[in-house]
Order: sequence, then C-alpha cells, then structure tokens
Amino acid sequence: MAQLTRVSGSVGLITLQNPPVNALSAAVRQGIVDTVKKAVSDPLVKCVVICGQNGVFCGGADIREFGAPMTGPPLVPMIHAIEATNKPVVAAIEGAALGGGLELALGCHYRIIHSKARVGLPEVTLGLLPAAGGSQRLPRLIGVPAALELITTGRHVSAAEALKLGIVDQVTDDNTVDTTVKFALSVVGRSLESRRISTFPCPPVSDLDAVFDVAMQRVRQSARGAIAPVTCVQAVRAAATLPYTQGMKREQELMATLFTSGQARALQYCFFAQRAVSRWSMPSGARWDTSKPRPISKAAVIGLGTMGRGIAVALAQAGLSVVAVETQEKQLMDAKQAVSGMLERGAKRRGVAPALGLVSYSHNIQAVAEADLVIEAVFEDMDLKKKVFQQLSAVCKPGTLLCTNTSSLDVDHLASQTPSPELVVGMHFFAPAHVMKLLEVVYGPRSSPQAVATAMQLGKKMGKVSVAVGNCRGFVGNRMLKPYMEQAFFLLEEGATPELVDQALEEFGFAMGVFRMSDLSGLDVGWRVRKADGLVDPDATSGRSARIRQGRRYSPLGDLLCEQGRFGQKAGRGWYQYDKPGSRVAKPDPWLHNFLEQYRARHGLGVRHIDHQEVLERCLYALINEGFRILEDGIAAGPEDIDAIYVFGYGWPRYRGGPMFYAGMVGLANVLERLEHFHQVHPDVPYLQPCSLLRRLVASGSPPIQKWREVIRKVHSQL
Ligand SMILES: C[C@H](O)[C@H](C)C(=O)SCCNC(=O)CCNC(=O)[C@H](O)C(C)(C)COP(=O)([O-])OP(=O)([O-])OC[C@H]1O[C@@H](n2cnc3c(N)ncnc32)[C@H](O)[C@@H]1OP(=O)([O-])[O-]
Repeated sequence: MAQLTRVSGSVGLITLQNPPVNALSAAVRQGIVDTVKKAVSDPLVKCVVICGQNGVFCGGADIREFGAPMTGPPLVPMIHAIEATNKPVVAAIEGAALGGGLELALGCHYRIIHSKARVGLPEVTLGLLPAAGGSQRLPRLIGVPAALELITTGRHVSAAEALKLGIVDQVTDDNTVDTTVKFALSVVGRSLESRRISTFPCPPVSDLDAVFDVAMQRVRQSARGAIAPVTCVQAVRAAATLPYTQGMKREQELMATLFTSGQARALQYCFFAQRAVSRWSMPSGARWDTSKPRPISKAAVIGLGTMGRGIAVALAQAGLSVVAVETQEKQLMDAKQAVSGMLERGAKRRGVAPALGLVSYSHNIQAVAEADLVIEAVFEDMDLKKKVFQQLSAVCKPGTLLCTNTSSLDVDHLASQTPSPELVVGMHFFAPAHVMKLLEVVYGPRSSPQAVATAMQLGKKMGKVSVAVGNCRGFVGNRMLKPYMEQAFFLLEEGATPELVDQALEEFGFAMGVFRMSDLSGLDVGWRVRKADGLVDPDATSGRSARIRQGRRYSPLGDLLCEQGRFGQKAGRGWYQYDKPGSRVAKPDPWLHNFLEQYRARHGLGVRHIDHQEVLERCLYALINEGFRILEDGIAAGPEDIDAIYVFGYGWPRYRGGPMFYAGMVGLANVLERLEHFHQVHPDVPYLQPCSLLRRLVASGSPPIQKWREVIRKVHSQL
C-alpha cells in the first residue's frame, strides 16, 4: 500500500506502507502507480517525495512473492513512469533502501539519505540480479568499476560512502522527510533532463575487456560454483556496451535464467531460515515469544586461549563490559595483547573507536563476582570444566547465568556442579569466535527458558546467527560431522585418496574438503575426542578386529597418523604435506599414498574405483541422515535450525541451502534409496541405516521442507 498526502502546500508525499520493511509487494506497487499518477496530475502538487513508513525506505521486492505467479504492476515500467514525470521526485531514504528499494530511488530524480541509513543491491545474495533497472542505472550513475563491486558482492553501503560514490545527493542527521520536502521545494522548476539516470551515457572505461575479465575471474574464484555473481557481471557489461533499452532487455533475459534456479531457491530459503531460527522453541513448549530474556550489561570470560580471546572481543564489540580471566600469568599477558589487537583491527575495519576500555583482565576468578553472565572457555576437559563451574557457583552473585563454550561435552553434567542448573546453558562459538556468525545455544533438560532467551538475545546483540539446540553428544553441528568424517575415512580404506574426496566436496561448493579442514583444525582434536570415547586402541594393528569398535566398523586411519605426530598444518604434515609447520598450502603427499596402500594390504582391503558422486552421496547422505535423527530426537526443532548451523558454521555452500534443504532438492526418496543401498553394502555402519523420520517423510509423499515440522510434531506426539 502507498499513501499520498499533500504537505507544505505543494509537495505530494507518497508513503510506502508494508511493515516491517515496506517490501514492494503487489499491493505496494499498485499503490505507487496510483499515487504517482494522482500526484502528477494534481496541479497543486509541484514536486513529489517518496518515503517509507516506520523509518525504513524499502527492503526491495517482496521475496515471499517469488514462489507464486506474479500479480500487480511490474516494477520496471513503474520506475520508468516516475523517472519520466515532469515534476521532480525525490526519495527520502531512512533505515535501508535495498534491491528494488534502491532501484526505485534510482528512478527518482534526487536522493536524500539519513546518516544512519544504508543502501545496496543485495540481489546476488538471493541468487538473483538487480532486475528493476539497477544493473543498468547504477553503472551509469557511479561508473562501471564501483557498480560492478556493489552488484557482485551485494554489500550494504553506508550513507557517507553512498554520498562519496554519488549514489545520493545529500546526507542529513535531521528528520529525513522534512529535509527532503524542503529540498524538493528547492528544485521545483529546474530541468529534469540531467536527472534521468537511464539517459546518462555509461562513463567510459579504459580497457573495458580487461576490467570485465578481472571481475569475472574474481567472482568465479570467490563464487565457488554460485551462478548469480557471474550473471551479475554479464548484466553490468550490458550497461557498459549497450544502449539503455537494449541493456534493460539483456537484464531481463539474464534475470530469467536465475529467477527459477535451484540456487536462487536455496539462497532465499537461507534468507528466511536465518530469521526463522530466532523464533526458537524447546520440547517443553517454552518459546521465544513467551520467555523474557534477562538484561546483560556485564559479562565475563574464563580461559583466554584462542576461543576465550575471540569471545571477549565479540562481547566488547557488542558493547558489553567484559572481565577476562586467565589464571596463568604469561597466558594472561599474551591474551591482553591479542585481544587489544583484535579490537583495534576490528574497529579500524568498521571505522569506529576500539572498545579497549570495555575489557578488564584478571588472573583471579573472584573478579567475576558481579558479572550477569559468565562464559567458560577453558581447555576441553570435563574435570577441568567441572572445577571451574564449582568455583563460579561459589563466586558469582545469585542469578548469574553460567555458560560453557564446550563443543561436545555434556552441558547438563556441568550444570549438576552448581546449585542452580536452570541458570546453565551452552554457548558454543566457532573459531574465530569474533568472526564466525554461528552460535549454538545449548539447553539441558534443566535449563530455564529465561536462560535460553538471554543467551539467544546476547547472540543477536553480538551479530550472531544463534540457534537453540538440545543437549546431546556433539549437539547438532559436531554430531552430524561424525558420520560425514567416518565415511571419508572409509572411502580412503576402499581406494580413494584425500585429494579425490576433497576435490569432490570442494566442487560441490565447500571452501575446504574434509581432509584439508582436518589438517587446518588439527587431527589431534578429533583424536582426543575418540580417545575420550574409548575408541582408540593402538594395539589393534591388523585383521578385522583392528577395524571394529563397539560392534561397529571403525577406521583407525586418523589415529595412526596422530601416533606419528601427523597433526596437520601445525605439524607440517597430516593428510597432506606442507612446506613447513604452520604453512597453509596443502600438497599431495607420496608418503601418505604409500601409507594407505600398506594399510589396505595389511588389512586385506581391495582398491576399487570411487567417483565424485559416490563421495558426495556417502559423506553428505550420512550427515543428512544424522540430521533426520536429530529432528526425530527433538534436539533441533526444525530443518531450518540444522541448515542455518551448517551454512553459518560448517561452510556448507549457501547456494545449496543447507543439508536438509539439499536433501529435499535431490529428493528424499533418492536419499533414502541410496542410504538403503549403502547400508546393505556396509551393514556394520549404523550411521548409514536410514532414519525412520526420513522413511516417514518419504511415505507421506516427500512434502516440501516448509511442511516437515508438521510431520515431526506428529512423530513426537506419537512417542
Ligand atoms: C527486483 C529487485 O531487483 C530484486 C528482485 C529484489 O529487490 S530482491 C530483494 C532484495 N532485498 C534484500 O535482499 C533485502 C532483504 N532484507 C534485509 O536485508 C533486511 O531485512 C533489512 C531490510 C536490512 C532489515 O533488517 P532487520 O534486521 O531490521 O530485519 P529482518 O529481521 O531482516 O527483517 C524483518 C522481517 O522482514 C522480512 N523481510 C525483510 N526483507 C524482505 C523482503 N525484501 N521481502 C519480504 N520480506 C522481507 C524478514 O523476513 C523479517 O520477517 P520475519 O522474520 O519477522 O517474519
């Protein structure tokens, strides 16, 4: 909807009305067409101002409408009509003008923006391109190189930068609509010929081919298989080489190749999944909208290793005062330096003052007595963590929330070390904690809804994608990673190489395959967990028993490498070799290939041809199957939770939507059929046995992912 009012005598003020972000739904587009026509034909109206209700200009096209047949007036002629009017039209930009919202503003003759607002063309992040003239008008307004960068990255631009680039005409700190109304009155009577961007020639670029070759190379490298960034380059090239009308035709043709693509559907699913996870619920029935978070102004971090330092930085960057505690003096001094450095670099990148004063340091746990919330990030050892929780219970003021950053240990067992287990939750950050978006908030059976609500709200304040999950071994992310890695090890036993497995996963879109990732994080991390699980047995060197643990198939390959000190990058050798310890360039290692051959011979294992398809099916379907078990167990409330965890924490390619969305894309019946096949071939691998929830979904006709929660609810109600 759009409303027209006449203000200041002769200004037609058009207000977009579609809360919360005034997305350009069919009704809003119709409203704009009607109100512009009315304003233009009203002799009392000398100029027009377009603004958005609730302090937001416009969040672009209504993404919720993409799945349905198009209704209402199309955007392109609507914006053309505004540009063609003979009365000045000025956009008053508050909050955000994104996608179709900025394209609408680019159709106006002038743009006034509030200093805190942002603009951008983020369509590429939704698997699309700016298809309401943005790919043709923006290059004409700010030049090809700047437009290429904005359109292929989709990044949001601050008001100050938008002015510098020439996207807007004026920045104001005052009331944006009032300022814009005054401005509009001041330009009445001026020629509009030079204000219609579509008529601008595209600024010439010296060596156009070189500019586009470089851009294409850059996006192909960073896109890792995403098609939208590449198509965006082609659209901007049309602006640089074709007259406007032909360029617009090309823009529409290119958009048509993206609009119905699987990648676009996956990226739009991720957009909504990222927002859906904030509407959390627990099996107890507690929910996001019925649980009141507790205000947190003072936080504390115990243990200043790599994770503790990152968490302290993330808390301070979110504006909280932080007490950082480390008992070892040297470690404390090193941490102080590291944290200050991270805060300064972060502040420089964001153009703000570093929050150094917000962090205080101590080697005495007494220092956290007044904290509202404490995050324990000491070494991943249960006995050590239990001791810390006992100390915290004695030191902290009543009601203090006690959180653990453990990545796999039992949160409820730690809670039992305190008199108030309802105040204990897991806050599982991902390294580097001040950079990685994901936060798993882990609730135990005794965690209170208020404790979960508080941790979720703190996560949002830290700019994290926070997902509430139940307490179990490895929570969601690491629990699903186990069958994924297990299959990768088994594939090596059956004839594959680390290079083959990693290449298949990287072509699928992962930034790093499982073996390169293992070398980066250190093989000893998993080794320690397997030891704690009683799986490592250095005496079992040959024969079947060496490859069976707790009645199921087991591959000791990782253990054998660790026993030889091959811990990965930090040791200069792991699944790959590196020039020296700490270097990051992985090279195939003849020693490793030879070791695998000897291993197979020692265990009487044949070598067979393994292709990329099998690698993907074995590793990803085993992971997905565990995802269905997690949904069945109620550890995650819905598929969106799992997909957000894998996209924001485990490098799952965003344009594939996440493991559960991907399962829906390839077809649940296919996933089930392949798992049944692999389990038949490998009956001693329980992770390959299809989960009953998967069977149930296939039996009920493989409903779309949006309907899975209903089936899950039915399953739980029958338990
Ligand atoms: C032709 C044209 O070329 C093409 C093809 C296009 O234009 S494609 C579209 C391009 N536009 C975008 O990519 C911008 C997307 N939006 C955002 O980046 C952010 O929303 C925001 C504007 C910066 C506000 O952030 P926020 O943190 O204050 O709130 P929120 O939680 O994010 O959002 C608040 C609520 O609004 C919903 N929402 C936001 N933008 C929406 C949109 N464009 N369409 C539909 N719903 C939208 C969102 O799902 C959430 O709903 P719910 O979860 O409450 O039910």
